[in-house]
Amino acid sequence: MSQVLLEMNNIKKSFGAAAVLKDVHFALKKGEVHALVGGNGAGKSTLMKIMTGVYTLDEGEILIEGQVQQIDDPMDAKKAGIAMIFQELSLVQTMTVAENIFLGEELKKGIFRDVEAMNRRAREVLEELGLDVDPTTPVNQLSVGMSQMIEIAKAISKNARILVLDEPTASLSTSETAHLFKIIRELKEKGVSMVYISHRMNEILDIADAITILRDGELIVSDAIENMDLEKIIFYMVGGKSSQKKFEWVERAYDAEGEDLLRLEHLKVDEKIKDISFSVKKGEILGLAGLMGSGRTEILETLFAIRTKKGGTVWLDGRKVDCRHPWEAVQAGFALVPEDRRKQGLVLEHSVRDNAILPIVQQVVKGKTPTIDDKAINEIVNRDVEKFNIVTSSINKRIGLLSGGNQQKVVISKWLNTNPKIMMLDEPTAGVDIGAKSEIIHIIRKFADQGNGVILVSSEFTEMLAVCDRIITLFDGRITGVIPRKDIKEEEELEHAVQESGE
Ligand SMILES: Nc1ncnc2c1ncn2[C@@H]1O[C@H](COP(=O)(O)OP(=O)(O)OP(=O)(O)O)[C@@H](O)[C@H]1O
Repeated sequence: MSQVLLEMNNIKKSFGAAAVLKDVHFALKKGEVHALVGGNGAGKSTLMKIMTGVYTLDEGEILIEGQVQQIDDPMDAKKAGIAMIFQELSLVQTMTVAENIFLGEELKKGIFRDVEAMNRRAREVLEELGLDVDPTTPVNQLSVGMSQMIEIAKAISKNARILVLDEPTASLSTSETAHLFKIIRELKEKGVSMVYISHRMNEILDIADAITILRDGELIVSDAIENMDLEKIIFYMVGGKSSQKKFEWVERAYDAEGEDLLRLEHLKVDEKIKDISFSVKKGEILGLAGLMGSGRTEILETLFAIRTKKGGTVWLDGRKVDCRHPWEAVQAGFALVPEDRRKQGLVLEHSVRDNAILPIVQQVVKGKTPTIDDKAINEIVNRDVEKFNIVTSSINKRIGLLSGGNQQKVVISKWLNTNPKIMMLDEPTAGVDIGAKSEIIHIIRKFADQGNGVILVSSEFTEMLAVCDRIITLFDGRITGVIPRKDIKEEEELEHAVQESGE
């Protein structure tokens, strides 16, 4: 039995009247990967923010190696060797890898920065982690996956012995995830302990040694991973509430030979994406599969007029459309659920209600001298909160205070209210819990069943295969294949199609 490194006992935390953590215990052993699991809003991030000194606890205690440890702010956590690897990466994009690793604690020779020594030491840390990257490379030239590993290298170079990884694979490709897992296993060997927050159950079963499950701020179970399986985890998470968990593919009835709802002809975005043509039928769910940088997001952003179309023609429902501004795109019948919900999808300082209503303000204006119909708004938003199971104490709560998954549900529901003809979703279920994931998939299907079209981008192939009728593979701005879903037998086939499409 390896020794317990950190313990959190009887942790209680409330925000106003809402008790978010109710007497929670958490114990992390040396050299283990401990999964922290629970539905959206269960209290996972709050518990970790207490551990990393972002929030202070109301009641309870934290012990490290059996000694009570006061963690009142992030500096205390850092001194205790605890580091959080952020989902939204905190590296300075214009600086080099080495400069980032030593940011704020530069090595000096006299009064000058010792660039050579920093590069040398950074190289050692990178080599130790098996990262094949030159320390003098500017961070903005790295992939998201590599940037995340640099964050880990940075923490390790500062002698962190506890790492908190919050949805670390949310924007990683399959091969980047494999690389991250390799590093996690190496760190374990070195005795580093890790808390792993994720909604991706297959990853948890693969990488974790132990698991703690929270539900509505309460500790439900904490056990070794070998005593768990998918069914049990889901049972503990949802508390026996029946909810459809499996997203199996169902062959949908739509006219594959029928009319095009959307047609792109020779779309040009930039030097990389020069000639993209495809169509979406009425009632069809089309997937765009490709590695990071293949152009998936750029195509969606161009259709939504966030990016300027440099050439080509777009037809929607028999009409040529040439949108210059996202509002024109909304009016034409496009909706986009963006990849980065915090920056692009929401106004974080505003309430759930105001965010939900933003794209449909015209619909809730009444009277000759236009006034906002508060009753109508409240009805719409309360209905969506219920329909999507959005955990919030009130529709007037600042949306930035909601858990990540619940924020995403607001983004999706608000766009559905615009009655779009084409719904474009970029990684729609990143950070969304398993219950809500199947709800979202159900909603996407229902939307398409009404004769609308969907374009889905997801790095989770399981999800793509569960939802799409047809999948287009992209590589480096080019379409490399169009595969009907029914022709794909195994997930690996899609993985290969995406990886090999560049060759
Ligand atoms: N600063 C805050 N003020 C008010 N409420 C908060 C604050 N931080 C978190 N909460 C609330 O606490 C609850 C738990 O949130 P938390 O972020 O810990 O959940 P989570 O388990 O990490 O969820 P997710 O999987 O969606 O990220 C949520 O209902 C959230 O709205």
